[in-house]
Amino acid sequence: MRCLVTGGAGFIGSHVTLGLVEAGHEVVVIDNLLTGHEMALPPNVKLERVDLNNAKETDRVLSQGPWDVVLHFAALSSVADSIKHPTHYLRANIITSLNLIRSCIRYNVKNFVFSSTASIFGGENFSSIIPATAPIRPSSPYGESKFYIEQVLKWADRVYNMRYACLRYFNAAGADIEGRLGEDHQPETHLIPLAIDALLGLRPPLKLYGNNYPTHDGTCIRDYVHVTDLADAHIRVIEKLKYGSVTYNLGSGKGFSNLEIIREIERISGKKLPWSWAEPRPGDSAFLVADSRAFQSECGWQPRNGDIGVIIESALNWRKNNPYGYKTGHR
Ligand SMILES: NC(=O)c1ccc[n+]([C@@H]2O[C@H](COP(=O)([O-])OP(=O)(O)OC[C@H]3O[C@@H](n4cnc5c(N)ncnc54)[C@H](O)[C@@H]3O)[C@@H](O)[C@H]2O)c1
Ligand SMILES: O=c1ccn([C@@H]2O[C@H](COP(=O)(O)OP(=O)(O)O[C@H]3O[C@H](CO)[C@H](O)[C@H](O)[C@H]3O)[C@@H](O)[C@H]2O)c(=O)[nH]1
Repeated sequence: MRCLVTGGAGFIGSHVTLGLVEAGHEVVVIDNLLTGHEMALPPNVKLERVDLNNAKETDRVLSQGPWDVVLHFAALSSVADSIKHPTHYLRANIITSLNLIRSCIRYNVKNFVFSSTASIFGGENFSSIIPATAPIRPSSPYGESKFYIEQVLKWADRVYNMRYACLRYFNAAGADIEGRLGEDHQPETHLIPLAIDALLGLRPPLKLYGNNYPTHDGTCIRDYVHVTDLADAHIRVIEKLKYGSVTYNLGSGKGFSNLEIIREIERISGKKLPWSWAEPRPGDSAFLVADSRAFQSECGWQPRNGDIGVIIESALNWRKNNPYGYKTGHR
């Protein structure tokens, strides 16, 4: 297949790009390198350094088709940041996606895979695993922007027959098991990489946001899914698109509280992790755990690295070997 991957230099996009290349597909990446790294791309992947806000440039890349599938990862993706800057976030995620979808329609793309999110569910009203059919109640402008694009894709299918897969990931984490890729966000906002950096003395002690949520230990519960399992999920869902558009929730189905993550990191490393309590972070949902059974049975997906120990160990190994992230080089 010829695949166009937006945000392919980012954390999830780079792992999916590697998976596609290893499966024998040709990949071109669109990325403006806002949070991504050229070093994260395999050597035989062409990078189009384009900002998706630029409709003309986006059109130029799409015109280099035919494309068998477009996978769209590029976005701004911090829940808390989106509450601080709602119009900026809504504008950035919606305009870029609309530019891309319009170009896809213009150049007759028939298969589109979209990175949606658990954040569309809010999470205040759940205490058990969340299926894709659960009520949509975004708790942040970020979640709202993603749900809006899900609706745009529904109309692109109805009017132009562009099939789509909306994959609503829960919390992506971990790193390539062979240590070739990892998570390197500037700034970093995610719990596991920040906790690992605190453990390794690369950052100040971790701040744990909130201890009064309606959960068993008062801290938020999340479902961590290994980034390589997500890569496998994307390759499987492309096959599924032959039969029509789909929307799935994607996670491991197991929830871990923030305190449990700290304990796991301490158990695996055998070291004490320095941390302290801090005020709750605006926009955070108490409970987000996926019911991915529909995806598992319909696409034959089984998380191979789903164990939280494997997720943390792979992230820890990558950071130990790359304390400065991609600055130390790869490609
Ligand atoms: N990380 C998670 O846990 C998680 C969970 C659910 C959904 N998602 C979604 O998955 C996708 C990937 O997330 P990630 O963690 O890999 O993020 P990331 O920040 O690592 O990757 C995003 C990539 O998109 C690029 N990009 C951003 N804006 C762009 C623009 N205007 N034009 C071109 N390129 C642009 C960035 O440079 C970066 O390489 C996002 O859409 C995110 O909302 C992530
Ligand atoms: O320094 C930190 C960082 C995070 N947390 C807590 O750890 C939990 C997880 O936070 P992350 O920032 O790691 O992840 P989020 O759940 O906020 O968001 C992630 O997963 C979502 C889906 O669940 C989104 O799609 C989003 O893009 C992605 O960043 C939250 O309770 C957060 O408050 C801390 O206590 N301290």
